[in-house]
Amino acid sequence: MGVEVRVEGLTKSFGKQTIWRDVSLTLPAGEISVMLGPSGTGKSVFLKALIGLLKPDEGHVLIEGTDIATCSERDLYEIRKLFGVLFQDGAMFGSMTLFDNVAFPLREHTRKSETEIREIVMEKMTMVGLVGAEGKLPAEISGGMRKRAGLARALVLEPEIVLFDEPDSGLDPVRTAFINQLIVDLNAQIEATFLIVTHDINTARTVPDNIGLLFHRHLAMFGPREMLLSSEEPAVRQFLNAQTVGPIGMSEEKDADELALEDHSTLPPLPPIPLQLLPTDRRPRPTQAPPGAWCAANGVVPPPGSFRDDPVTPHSMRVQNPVSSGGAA
Ligand SMILES: Nc1ncnc2c1ncn2[C@@H]1O[C@H](COP(=O)(O)OP(=O)(O)OP(=O)(O)O)[C@@H](O)[C@H]1O
Repeated sequence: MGVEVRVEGLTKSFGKQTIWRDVSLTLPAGEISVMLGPSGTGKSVFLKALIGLLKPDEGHVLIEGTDIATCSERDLYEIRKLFGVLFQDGAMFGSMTLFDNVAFPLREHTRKSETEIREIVMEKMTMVGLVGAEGKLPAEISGGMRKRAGLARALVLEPEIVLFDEPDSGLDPVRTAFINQLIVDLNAQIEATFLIVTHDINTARTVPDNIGLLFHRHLAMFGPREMLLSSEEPAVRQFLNAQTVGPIGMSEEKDADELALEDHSTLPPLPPIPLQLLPTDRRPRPTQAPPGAWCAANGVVPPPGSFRDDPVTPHSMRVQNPVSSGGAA
């Protein structure tokens, strides 16, 4: 059922450059969380700190009683077995077939026989829809297929936590929709804890249970999807609604003069909160709360038209084509 990841007061600098400070959040067991943030705000650095590839200057990353930030190399080696990581480009070995790439962690970290390895590799290739391509080299397949192969490899050691570094980077909207559906299906199947770093607003609005935003060297907000999608906090609102008006500038945050010049009366209203993407079999997600539950429990009125089921428009299209305003669910 996945494991909880608790991050407390995490701070990371490179020389004089502070990447982020005092980041605290909990990735709930078995849930999907998304981390957003303008380019260069340290999302990849955050993922690396979670698996102990980078040591933070301060703070803790607690997983099943082990603090990754301070534990011994031996404990780190053990705790890393809980993780599967999908790197941006799939991080395939170019000279190995997809089969050998996916089998690699099993050959490195287990004493399984080649017959057992074949069975596991083919099971994961089936999960990501790559049966038939196992003999191909990474250069012979598309970027989307490489990502799916990377995902198969991330799954072979039965991870409790899966980290995705921009699973949609370089993919067209259709391939992005497919990989998002695959992520939701896998989460329902293996019930591990997922953290996805992405720039794709549609992914952020429909895939996760929780959303975080790194901005201005700190964690601006982290919480249930509905909390962020109904937030009036300027940076959150600007980012999730892909607007130019707000504190996030072209290179980093805008200064006070730039902000004073902006006409905030032109800010468009918050778009409706879409329904969460469901697994392909349409069963509820393992940790799914009823649509609107967080808003109702917290006295927040969601934007008009939220949580409407529109059978004609696919889930992944609803953000761009919000249904006309009306009462909230
Ligand atoms: N090993 C390192 N040594 C020094 N600086 C680093 C190192 N790794 C990352 N950085 C710096 O940390 C900052 C954050 O980088 P990171 O790649 O985490 O950003 P990001 O939010 O993932 O960006 P993007 O969305 O563009 O992928 C950058 O300024 C980068 O140059």
